Amino acid sequence: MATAGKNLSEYDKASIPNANNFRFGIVVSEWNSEITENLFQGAFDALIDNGAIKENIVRWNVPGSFELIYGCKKMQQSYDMLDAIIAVGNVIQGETKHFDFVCEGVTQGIKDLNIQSDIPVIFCVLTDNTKQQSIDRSGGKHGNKGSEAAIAAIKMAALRQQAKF
Ligand SMILES: Nc1c(NC[C@H](O)[C@H](O)[C@H](O)CO)[nH]c(=O)[nH]c1=O
Ligand SMILES: CC(=O)[C@@H](O)COP(=O)(O)O
Repeated sequence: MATAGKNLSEYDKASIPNANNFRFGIVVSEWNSEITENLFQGAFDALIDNGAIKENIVRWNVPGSFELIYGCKKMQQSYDMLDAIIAVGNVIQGETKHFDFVCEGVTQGIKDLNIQSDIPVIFCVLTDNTKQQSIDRSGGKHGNKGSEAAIAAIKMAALRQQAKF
């Protein structure tokens, strides 16, 4: 189902583990900050709404979405007690193919981090044709991708915890 058919902010709390024992990292791209700040807030609020403690959430900023790869890698290395990391970015199509290379690079880089490290990295990167599409998915008519990413982070943290035993 496309995003247009659902609200990214809606979730069933009864189906989500309590996050009170989990520690989260959030790496935020500064490119298109009017969008990424809304994505961050959506993620932060959803984590808190599901029991996370604000002192257990650490935030780093990076210049652009391509730097999310390095930022998340260093966060994995610096905070090995984290249960999940959320990579927050917004890439908007411009005049050239740069959009394609940034999106592909970030996608592959974050995929690699999930393979190479035991700390899951959640892909909260909007890759949109227009700014309006980004607005619609960062607290607009389609909800907030940050909320969706937070729920994924909680579920992956719980899966990782269960897998340890
Ligand atoms: N055009 C966008 C970028 N471009 C910048 C790259 O992410 C990167 O910071 C630069 O190439 C230096 O390595 N980044 C976004 O996050 N969003 C864009 O729309
Ligand atoms: C995704 C980008 O890097 C893009 O916004 C840059 O714009 P342009 O392709 O016009 O240089």
